[in-house]
Amino acid sequence: MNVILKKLTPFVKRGALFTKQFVHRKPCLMPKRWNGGQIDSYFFVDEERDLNNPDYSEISNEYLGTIAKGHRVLVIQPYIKWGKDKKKDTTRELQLAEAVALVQTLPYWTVVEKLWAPLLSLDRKQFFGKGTLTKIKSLLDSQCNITAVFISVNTLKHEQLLELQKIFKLPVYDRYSLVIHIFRSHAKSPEAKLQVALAELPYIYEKMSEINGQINLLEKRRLFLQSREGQLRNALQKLKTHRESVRTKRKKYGFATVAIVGYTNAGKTSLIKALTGDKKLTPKNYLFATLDTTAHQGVLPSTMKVLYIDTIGFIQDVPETLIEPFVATLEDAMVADIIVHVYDVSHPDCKAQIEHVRKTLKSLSDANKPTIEVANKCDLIEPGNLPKDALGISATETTGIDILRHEIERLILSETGRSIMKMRVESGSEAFAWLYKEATVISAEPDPKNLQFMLLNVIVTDDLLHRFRRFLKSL
Ligand SMILES: Nc1nc2c(ncn2[C@@H]2O[C@H](COP(=O)(O)OP(=O)(O)OP(=O)(O)O)[C@@H](O)[C@H]2O)c(=O)[nH]1
Ligand SMILES: [Mg+2]
Repeated sequence: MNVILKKLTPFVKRGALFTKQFVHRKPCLMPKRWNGGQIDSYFFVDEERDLNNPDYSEISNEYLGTIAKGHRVLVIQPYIKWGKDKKKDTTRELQLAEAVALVQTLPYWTVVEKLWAPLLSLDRKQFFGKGTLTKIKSLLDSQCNITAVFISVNTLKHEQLLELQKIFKLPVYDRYSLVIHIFRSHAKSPEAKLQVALAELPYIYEKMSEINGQINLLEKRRLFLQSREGQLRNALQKLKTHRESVRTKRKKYGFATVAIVGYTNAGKTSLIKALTGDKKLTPKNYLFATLDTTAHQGVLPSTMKVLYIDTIGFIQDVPETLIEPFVATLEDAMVADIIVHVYDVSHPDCKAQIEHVRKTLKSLSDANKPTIEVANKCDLIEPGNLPKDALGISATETTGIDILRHEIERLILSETGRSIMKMRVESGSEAFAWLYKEATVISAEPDPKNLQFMLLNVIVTDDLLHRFRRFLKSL
């Protein structure tokens, strides 16, 4: 993933913010059922029709499988016993636990059985060795209520997928196809839906490229998919251009921004809820609950307003092409003034998750973006185990939230060249009106020595002070 992200860095840096306040709705262009997301945007009917194209559904059902109305699943976590492909920073138990959590994220999918399967290589036609295949088959025979098999590996080759489906007589999913189904069921905004639609294509292209024969059909399909990809990219570009204009407006209003990033399910949305008190936010206990980048207004201790940006969570072991379309939404994180990296301190795989997020963030931005590390879910660990190098909080119990707000404010002030300045101006004067219009006045009280004057606490930047002096000279 990091290689792809590096390639995309210049694109990411151009960045844009997509905030609720400043987007002009065009309700006449947006069918009602698109209107449920938290993030406002505009979307054209044509693009919706393209997304739900029946010709595409036929192709995607063939290669990605369908979500059906639920499945009872056998989860298999393959593991390489030795050699360079053996995973070092996690354990097979933790990998299997994450695979189970992925399946349980889909509505009406339940895990009936789970097992590890040793592998020597990922390239065998039947993927598993003979002994393992026999074991799986006898398990499927004895547990006849299993309706699908999930093999927790990045992607299976098309040949392997067909072979295993033939042997098991059941639909088989790999991590790519499963995560696509999760994305599809969680995507709410038009932008997220377009990104998911785009993320599906590399998987289908790859599968098609592995098929021999049927040249005419494959060529026809390839052309169709290429044209679909072009349409999706155009539609996304329209949204991006719009987001850029939104970002310009945000700059004009001078809000500082804080991106909340972290591993999926770490508690990012819960933290924003705690920081803003926004009751409409509904954190959910499943992976990839948030796919849309949304901005939420909060207030810091000095009464300075700030925008918190919620982002898609990171996850290990998914192919780069799956995440690539979502990198655009991380643009918002990269242009924020500071980053809050939140992790689930109670998770057994916490260390590997932290490292994965840090590595990904590093590849997204060259400069070292000022970052606050936050250890969430402290209510679930023993007080003696609190980390020393991060701020311990509980987003759901709102412990440590006030300290975090102070820390965010301190970092924003130092990183953005803002400072809080006390000013004495005549009440109702032009200077008084100018400050209220152009700057952020965080408190005001009459001067006890002369009640005609006010003492204002104002958030200023060098630029603002310069403009204020020029204004005073012009009076
Ligand atoms: N006990 C406890 N649970 C928490 C805390 N913070 C979040 N949770 C729970 O963790 C689950 C995930 O929370 P979210 O806020 O949705 O996590 P997220 O990082 O936004 O997840 P994605 O959007 O899926 O990447 C929810 O069930 C929350 O209630 C906490 O401090 N303590
Ligand atoms: Mg979330």
